[in-house]
Amino acid sequence: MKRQDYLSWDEYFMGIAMLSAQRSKDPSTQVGACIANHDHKILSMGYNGMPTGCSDDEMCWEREGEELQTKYPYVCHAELNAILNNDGGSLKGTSIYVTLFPCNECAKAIIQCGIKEVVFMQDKYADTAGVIASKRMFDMAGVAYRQYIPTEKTLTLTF
Ligand SMILES: Nc1nc(=O)n([C@H]2C[C@H](O)[C@@H](COP(=O)(O)O)O2)cc1CO
Ligand SMILES: [Zn+2]
Repeated sequence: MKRQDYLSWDEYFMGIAMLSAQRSKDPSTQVGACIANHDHKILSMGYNGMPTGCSDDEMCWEREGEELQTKYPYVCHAELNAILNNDGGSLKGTSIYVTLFPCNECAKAIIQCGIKEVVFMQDKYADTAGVIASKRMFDMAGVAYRQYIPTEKTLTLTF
């Protein structure tokens, strides 16, 4: 009889997003994203970090203070990185698994590259204008979004 406790597709793709988030240097919020197509093939992944060539050690990771001394104008979001990390092929009709609901800027990129479904884990910024705008655009553009349903399965990775 086959193994019963294997990962479901949702667990697998969200698990990859969660693992990707562990690469983030952001001290407060680590976000991961994984893009998969209808054939259950993973096309790309990403996490929030500074643009290539902008040193993680030299950039600021602050949340508050003078704007140019915070991370916000510089950091590249997990979803945008996943879209940009994709190696050339089309993302039309794919699903993006994200550990945090996309902001309005990433929502625009998600829509424009033809991603059709967003599966998210947390939605801690649901009350912000950015996320409200994201949902408004997803609704208008026909991008479905659903919250990942936790299965309480625990996986221990020993590196
Ligand atoms: N969907 C998202 N994807 C992301 O990659 N991010 C990144 C940008 C920052 O590096 C961090 C949020 O920092 P904070 O404001 O929670 O300290 O997460 C943020 C959001 C929220 O919209
Ligand atoms: Zn974003």
